[in-house]
Amino acid sequence: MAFFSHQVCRGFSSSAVRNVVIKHVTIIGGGQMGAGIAQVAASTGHSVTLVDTNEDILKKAVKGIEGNLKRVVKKKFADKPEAGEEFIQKALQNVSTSTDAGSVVRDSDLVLEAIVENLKIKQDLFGGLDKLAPAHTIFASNTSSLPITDIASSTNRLDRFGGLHFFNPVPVMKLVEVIATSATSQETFDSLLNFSKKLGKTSVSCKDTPGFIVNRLLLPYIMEVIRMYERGDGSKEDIDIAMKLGCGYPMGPFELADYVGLDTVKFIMDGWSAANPDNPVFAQSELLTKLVAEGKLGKKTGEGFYKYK
Ligand SMILES: CCCCCCCCCCCCCC(=O)CC(=O)SCCNC(=O)CCNC(=O)[C@H](O)C(C)(C)COP(=O)(O)OP(=O)(O)OC[C@H]1O[C@@H](n2cnc3c(N)ncnc32)[C@H](O)[C@@H]1OP(=O)(O)O
Ligand SMILES: NC(=O)C1=CN([C@@H]2O[C@H](COP(=O)(O)OP(=O)(O)OC[C@H]3O[C@@H](n4cnc5c(N)ncnc54)[C@H](O)[C@@H]3O)[C@@H](O)[C@H]2O)C=CC1
Repeated sequence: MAFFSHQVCRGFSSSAVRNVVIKHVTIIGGGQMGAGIAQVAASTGHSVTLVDTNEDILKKAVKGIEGNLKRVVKKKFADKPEAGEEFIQKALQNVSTSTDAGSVVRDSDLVLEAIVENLKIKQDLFGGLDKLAPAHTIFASNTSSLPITDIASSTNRLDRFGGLHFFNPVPVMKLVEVIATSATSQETFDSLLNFSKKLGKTSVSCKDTPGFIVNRLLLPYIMEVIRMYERGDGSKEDIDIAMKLGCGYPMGPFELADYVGLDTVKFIMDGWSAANPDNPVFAQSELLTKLVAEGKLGKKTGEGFYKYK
């Protein structure tokens, strides 16, 4: 079954290709994923520049990072509060912010994008940065569902472009999917694997296939959940309880959707249904469309399927 049309990419060799040791990272998008990745990268000794469209978002992101570092320290340095405080300060010193990606990528070994799940916006971003970043700089996307090949096609560094797919919440979830397109060089792939290891994550190698590993399996489950609810076969509360207590999942599907963000869930589902218009498994959800149109995007806006204080 074809989920997305994948562009076939021709690799090109570049004199810049080598094994890059990633020290300085530019992370574009200071939302829940970008801020989480910045937190983990900074606390593992990387120098991080976090980029977003305005100062208010960046201030909120840094405040969130500080709060989440405190949660980490509470556990990791339970008996050593001074060492814990030092850990927080060191990590925060490793983070700087900017609203001008073009000016900061010049010093980056890795530019990792975690902006809105929209192919055109991601392509525009990388297409512009490709002209400004040094030759050795690796580009990577944290996309949940878009083909890395299609995002990379806006650049001239197909060999130095891969996927790094983190899981939410980044400081807690141990997995990173490392994605190679048919054009990603072995050196780039190895650099991304090494970087994931330095972050303390376990990585799995993925091909650039729809949904990689986790979301390819998660999405059909989610699609069926929506239809079950829309048919009235179970309340959202009962479905959530059933999946938590029946399968041992930490969150039920509706809680998870609110946590991920309903706008992101909708972007993903739109992509899957557009690529599979005749397959009822991927049909659009009226309920999801309505909630997103009303600005009820989940936990981040205070209301989604559930209300948050
Ligand atoms: C109509 C239905 C539609 C459904 C759609 C569903 C959407 C799916 C589409 C996929 C979209 C794309 C997403 C993607 O690409 C990939 C993903 O990321 S999928 C999501 C993966 N994540 C999960 O599945 C999360 C599952 N949940 C959990 O693991 C836990 O519930 C969670 C850790 C989030 C919270 O745990 P809980 O016990 O409930 O709460 P606590 O607050 O006590 O936290 C526990 C523990 O963890 C620490 N902690 C939590 N958050 C952070 C943080 N941000 N930073 C640091 N530390 C954190 C907290 O301090 C606690 O530590 P203790 O020492 O145990 O006190
Ligand atoms: N939410 C989740 O659970 C997961 C999301 N992802 C992926 O990560 C990416 C980001 O998702 P979230 O962090 O949840 O989204 P979010 O909505 O929390 O954050 C996105 C951020 O990007 C910023 N942004 C948008 N366009 C920009 C641009 N051109 N330049 C700079 N900043 C820009 C926005 O202002 C916002 O702060 C998406 O591709 C998503 O599919 C991947 C794994 C899990």
